[in-house]
Amino acid sequence: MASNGKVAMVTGGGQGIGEAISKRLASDGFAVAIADLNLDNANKVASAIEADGGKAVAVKTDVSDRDSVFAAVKEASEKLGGFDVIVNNAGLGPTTPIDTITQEQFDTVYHVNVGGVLWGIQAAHAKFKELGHGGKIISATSQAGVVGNPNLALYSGTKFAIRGVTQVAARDLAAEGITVNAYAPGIVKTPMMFDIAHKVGQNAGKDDEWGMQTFAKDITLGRLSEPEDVANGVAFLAGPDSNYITGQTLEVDGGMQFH
Ligand SMILES: NC(=O)C1=CN([C@@H]2O[C@H](COP(=O)(O)OP(=O)(O)OC[C@H]3O[C@@H](n4cnc5c(N)ncnc54)[C@H](O)[C@@H]3O)[C@@H](O)[C@H]2O)C=CC1
Ligand SMILES: CC(=O)C(C)=O
Repeated sequence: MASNGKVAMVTGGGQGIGEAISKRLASDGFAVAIADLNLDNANKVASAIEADGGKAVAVKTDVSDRDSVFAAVKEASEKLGGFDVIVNNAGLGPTTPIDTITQEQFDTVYHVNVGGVLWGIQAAHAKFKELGHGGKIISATSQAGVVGNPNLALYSGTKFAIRGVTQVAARDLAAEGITVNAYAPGIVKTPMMFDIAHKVGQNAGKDDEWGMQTFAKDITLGRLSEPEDVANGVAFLAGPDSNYITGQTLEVDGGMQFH
């Protein structure tokens, strides 16, 4: 893999969509820091990238903790020799019918999903300033952050919030050569989505596959998303072809919003 001289950090890079993004950015020439709460998984992804000829490090990070995110950015830039792109991908997606949401769930999910993006923006901005250049900030929202999804009240709220924070940060940081965008996956075959589908299936007395296909029926392109479909969109947002795009949400959902 030929280096492009740039460094990217992907939160939640240890599995699912984040794993696919980490591997795709590495194949595009980025040195990649895989920042995840699960260090074992992050190490596995980093090792796979290195075995393929790329450059990667695993960094244990809790995105809900501001200090942890700042420490991860510091470690990534020191070990990989720079810092150009952050992908705030880590998120939690519990199924929460509106009347069942607890105080504890609210605190956890907002701290990880919204806090994680906010701390990622702050830490990347501070590092870009220190290094004296701009950069790219990219965050995971969701199809459920564009249109409200049944039984995902808590999750949907956080994903709408991420689009709001993205639009504000794009305006606040533009003068420093920083672009800020989001990506909205649809129904992606990852552990998070199988967990959601399992509950949908159980509630209807059916199996996980039925739950997954229930979500899939609204996909214009007629198939569920692979994590790599989302990684392709993020690669565009991380690369030079998106230099004149900021404050946007790229919907990588097979056409769910206009169905
Ligand atoms: N799977 C799907 O269909 C969709 C997913 N998304 C979003 O894409 C992103 C990735 O989703 P998936 O790959 O499906 O999730 P996943 O649950 O399969 O993987 C999430 C990763 O984030 C890590 N993580 C969780 N909490 C963390 C924390 N506090 N600090 C650091 N790392 C943490 C986990 O260890 C795991 O490696 C999430 O933000 C999710 O909301 C959006 C739309 C659809
Ligand atoms: C997990 C997710 O983002 C959904 C179902 O839209």
